[in-house]
Amino acid sequence: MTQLKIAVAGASGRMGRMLIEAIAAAPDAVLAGALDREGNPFINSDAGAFSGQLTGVVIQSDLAKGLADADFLIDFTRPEGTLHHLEYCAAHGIKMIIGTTGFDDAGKAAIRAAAEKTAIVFAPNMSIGVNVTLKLLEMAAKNFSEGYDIEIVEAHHRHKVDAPSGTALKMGEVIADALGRDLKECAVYGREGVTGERDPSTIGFATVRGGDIVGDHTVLFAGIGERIEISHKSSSRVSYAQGSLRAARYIADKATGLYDMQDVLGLKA
Ligand SMILES: NC(=O)C1=CN([C@@H]2O[C@H](COP(=O)(O)OP(=O)(O)OC[C@H]3O[C@@H](n4cnc5c(N)ncnc54)[C@H](OP(=O)(O)O)[C@@H]3O)[C@@H](O)[C@H]2O)C=CC1
Ligand SMILES: O=C(O)C1=N[C@H](C(=O)O)C[C@H](O)C1
Repeated sequence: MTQLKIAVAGASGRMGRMLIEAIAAAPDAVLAGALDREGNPFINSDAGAFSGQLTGVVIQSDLAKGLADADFLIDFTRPEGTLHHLEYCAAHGIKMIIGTTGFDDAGKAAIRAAAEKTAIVFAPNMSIGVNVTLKLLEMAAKNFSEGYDIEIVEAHHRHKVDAPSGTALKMGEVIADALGRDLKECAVYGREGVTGERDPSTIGFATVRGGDIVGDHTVLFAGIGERIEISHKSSSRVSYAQGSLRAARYIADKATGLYDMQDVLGLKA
């Protein structure tokens, strides 16, 4: 069996550690590199030290060293980190699986441009559950287009730095597309003071941050006499790590192109 040679960026982070364990357990993958930024206290440590299972791969800040043996980079860091890695990967034909959230339009355009040089899977949520939920939302939105107010509520751990979550924004985009609306024009991010009555064409977002919540998302379609709630709750980051490995397998035979988890899971039909 050909092994997928995968490097992990943000190797000491919450997702980085989970990915390193998932790669160690996968029969068709091998950890081929580990990156963290300069100044990170874990540079030069073994990438598996967190789990007590040494990998023989040392966490590096130098991209040339950290990516020398890798065909794939799985990146769950921050937009500025991912964009730095992206440039190197595009130039060296290293395929990327990008889970980082919080990109602005320019960042997303840079990812699209890099996908002309290497294959990339870019998705704000790699779990199968969330991606199937996106399909349910598309169907629900088409049926609740009149008379139902749409609100998206997300909750995450206290360390999360971006809001709303990338998943909540994706849910908003999917719903807005299904309704023929533009999310940029109809999104309302939080409310305070005398807001006036709710505009029925809006999609509202609310954010909760606290403790160790892995990631909860609920979309509310609130009508008269009834309301429908579609929820997804993550209880472990393992589903994001397993989804990322599926994404790597999906682009293993692709030289270029931008894909998302709907492509990987065959949900686009
Ligand atoms: N798509 C999906 O399925 C999921 C996406 N995410 C997203 O992944 C990202 C990471 O989440 P999480 O693991 O919880 O975060 P953590 O803060 O735990 O880990 C981030 C890692 O990236 C490193 N890092 C931060 N900034 C840079 C930079 N500029 N250059 C290189 N490395 C950097 C950090 O190093 P240091 O400690 O030195 O700052 C750390 O090792 C977030 O954007 C999150 O929203 C999370 C879960 C699932
Ligand atoms: O930061 C996190 O933890 C998560 N981030 C992603 C997001 O912003 O949607 C995915 C998941 O919800 C966990």
